Amino acid sequence: MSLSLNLDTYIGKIPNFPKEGILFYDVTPMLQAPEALQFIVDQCLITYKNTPIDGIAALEARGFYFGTLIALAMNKPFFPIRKAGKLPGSTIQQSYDLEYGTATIEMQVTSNLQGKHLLIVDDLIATGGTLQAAAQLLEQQGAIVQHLFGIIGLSFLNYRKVLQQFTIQTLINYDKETI
Ligand SMILES: O=P(O)(O)OC[C@H]1O[C@H](OP(=O)(O)OP(=O)(O)O)[C@H](O)[C@@H]1O
Ligand SMILES: Nc1ncnc2[nH]cnc12
Repeated sequence: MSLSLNLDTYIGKIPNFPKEGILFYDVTPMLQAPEALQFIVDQCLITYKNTPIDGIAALEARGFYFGTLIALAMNKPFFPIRKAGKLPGSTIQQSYDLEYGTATIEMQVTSNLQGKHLLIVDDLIATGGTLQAAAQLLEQQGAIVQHLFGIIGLSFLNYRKVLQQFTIQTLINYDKETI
């Protein structure tokens, strides 16, 4: 297991992206630092060591950076949730609001989720709208969603209120906009 790491040093802070007035927290430096990826995966394994988890779901695009690594490390199946219009076959959709716009996500219809405990992984939790929509899609297909894992939490955008029925773990939290 890796030692403690200051994740803040692996997060870029980009003002006015993708829109004027938004401070964008960029995880790209983490992707180029294997010790940061290893730390994240290890922390996730430690967090859910005694929690029944049957599969991992993650969100396009940045959730995929971490979700598949975590699924492999946990030896569990991975369920992609994508922006609308990208997945073949029969799909279900959910629309939601973001800090900087609106979006629609979708996933393939599957019978594999019935009664399964799914952990949802994303890079960052801001308003909580994305994870709420993702949980709705999984629950619609019979999955049980209790646990949400984000690398970064922006608690000043109040995601805990929107996601109050879930147990949320983040590895680094910002309680105010921080450059
Ligand atoms: O908590 P919320 O307010 O819903 O925001 C968090 C979401 O916003 C970002 O994704 P984005 O939709 O920008 O897509 P991307 O991963 O494709 O860049 C981020 O990766 C989370 O999925
Ligand atoms: N400020 C932010 N930085 C990066 N990703 C985000 N997703 C939602 N808000 C974000």
